[in-house]
Amino acid sequence: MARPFRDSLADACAGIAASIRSERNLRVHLAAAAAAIGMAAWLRIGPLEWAAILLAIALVLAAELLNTAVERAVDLAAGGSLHPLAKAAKDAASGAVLVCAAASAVIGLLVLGPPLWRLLAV
Ligand SMILES: Nc1ncnc2c1ncn2[C@@H]1O[C@H](COP(=O)(O)OP(=O)(O)OP(=O)(O)O)[C@@H](O)[C@H]1O
Repeated sequence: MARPFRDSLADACAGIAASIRSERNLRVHLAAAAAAIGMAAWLRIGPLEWAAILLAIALVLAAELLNTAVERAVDLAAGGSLHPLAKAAKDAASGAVLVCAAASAVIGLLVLGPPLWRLLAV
């Protein structure tokens, strides 16, 4: 029988909270996201620009949460022992975060750069 939606939602929120507590990189990404949101609000960007910024933020945070899930699953499967496949899985998951973070940084520059430049240039 399917579990109530509110239980699934509570588990998802607990997973996010636990990952924030345990993963320093996730906290760094959250701080960067807060800075981007603050700057976007300050620059009064339009709705499409907001959509791009929020999607970029969601992409990085989701990638970081999936990276955490891969790390936990690999640690469980490896049982404390070192294995080349465990390393390959963890490094590929980290690579996914890097790809998303790099793309998001470029999106942030493309969206926030021009209005910031105009504001500073006057
Ligand atoms: N069981 C294992 N067998 C082999 N290599 C491993 C194993 N666990 C981790 N490693 C490797 O050790 C390094 C550090 O792994 P660790 O799990 O500490 O990642 P991390 O530093 O927390 O990663 P991230 O910065 O993405 O959160 C990585 O290169 C990883 O691939």
